[in-house]
Amino acid sequence: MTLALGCIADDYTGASDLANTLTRAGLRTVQTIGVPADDLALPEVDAVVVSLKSRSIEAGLAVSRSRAAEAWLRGRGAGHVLFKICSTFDSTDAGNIGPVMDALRADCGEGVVLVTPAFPETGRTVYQGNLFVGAVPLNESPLKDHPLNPMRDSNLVRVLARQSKTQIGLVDLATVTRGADAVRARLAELAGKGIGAAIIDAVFDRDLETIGLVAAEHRLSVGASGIGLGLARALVSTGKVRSSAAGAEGGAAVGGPAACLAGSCSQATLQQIASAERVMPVLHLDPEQIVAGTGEAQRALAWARPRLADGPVLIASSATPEAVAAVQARHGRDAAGHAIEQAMADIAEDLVQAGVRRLIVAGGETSGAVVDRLRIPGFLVGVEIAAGVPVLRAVGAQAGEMLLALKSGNFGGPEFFSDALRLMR
Ligand SMILES: Nc1ncnc2c1ncn2[C@@H]1O[C@H](COP(=O)(O)OP(=O)(O)O)[C@@H](O)[C@H]1O
Ligand SMILES: O=C(O)[C@@H](O)C(=O)COP(=O)(O)O
Repeated sequence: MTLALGCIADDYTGASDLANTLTRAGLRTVQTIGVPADDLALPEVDAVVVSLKSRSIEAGLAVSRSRAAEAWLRGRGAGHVLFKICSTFDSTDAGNIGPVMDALRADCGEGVVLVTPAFPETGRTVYQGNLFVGAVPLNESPLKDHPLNPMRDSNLVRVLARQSKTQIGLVDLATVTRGADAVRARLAELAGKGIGAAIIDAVFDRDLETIGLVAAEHRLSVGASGIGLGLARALVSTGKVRSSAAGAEGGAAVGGPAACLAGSCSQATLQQIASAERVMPVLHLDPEQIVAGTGEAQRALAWARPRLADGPVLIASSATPEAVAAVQARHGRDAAGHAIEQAMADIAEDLVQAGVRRLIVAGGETSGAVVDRLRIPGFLVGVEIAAGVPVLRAVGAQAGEMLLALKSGNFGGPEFFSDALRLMR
């Protein structure tokens, strides 16, 4: 297998979002959980997305795991590696976007790394280095209240400069609009000033196509699904990859009971849970009981088991920003988040033992904890449920045939859970 594109994603939902984008753009793509073991049977593919759970861990660990993934991808022929980050640039001043980018840049000898979280299909655009989420700047969007990485500065040149050892430049929209040669000239100018990375503006997919053409000539880029789209289209248009039909693997039904788990506290997920209350039984977990370790996961399973035969159920820890802040004030941000993620993993494990083979998980960190616990080594990409969220078919799972959907907190329409269940048969 010689890869046309290697990708390292800093969380599992982000990885499935990118794998979905690459697949729809014609690249045969597989999503692996961590660096694949030698005995994992992978199909012949154009791109591999190695999923890490490295967004919110200590920066040194994120760097070492990303480096190992990069070495594996380069070893399979990947000339270009995309480090997939969140389209809302989820990170803190400690990292992990800057430290990982710096390390990968040093490893591959890149000059100026192109960086953009733009993903216009989901309303993420970048102008003059400022990230917009829909109509508002990042720092006015619901991301300002994210439980783990509240985003309070929309100027990404500033945000990345606080995390990186290199100077950060800007390639503005006027330059991108003039085309690939103008971008190349701007990068040469930045390189001449000793700048090692540049936020590049993008508002429309055509901007990302220009960016993809230039990025594909480099060894490394950093961004969300939008730059993935640009790279994939560049690989196809330059004849490096022959376009394949998308998502054939979504086909065969697995049947069996279905369940949904929500650990995301994003506005979109809260709305989706409210809609689900009208069509399926919903259990709201008590975070205090989880943190206290008083058997909340067992209580959830006792609630779910007798209901599974009648149709899907939803179990949620999700809460409003005020309620999340109160739990965090009492127990600490990381301790609360970790305890709730592990409770979700306990519940997922028990649900699968109870026969669940179709599982929808809302939240990136939550999905990471669940997929790790289920020991699923990889996924094939099926049909698209909503922008950035495909049906995933587990490869090599201990439980056998399984369909999953890993939903980024902010993605999907109000009826997401019903939409997903309709496509996961
Ligand atoms: N009620 C709650 N109180 C505090 N933290 C919570 C609560 N419910 C979930 N969390 C934590 O919030 C974080 C949500 O992150 P994540 O799953 O990545 O969602 P998103 O995709 O929206 O970022 C997780 O660490 C989760 O355990
Ligand atoms: O790029 C995106 O927005 C997503 O792919 C993603 O990474 C979202 O992360 P979570 O909201 O933590 O799932």
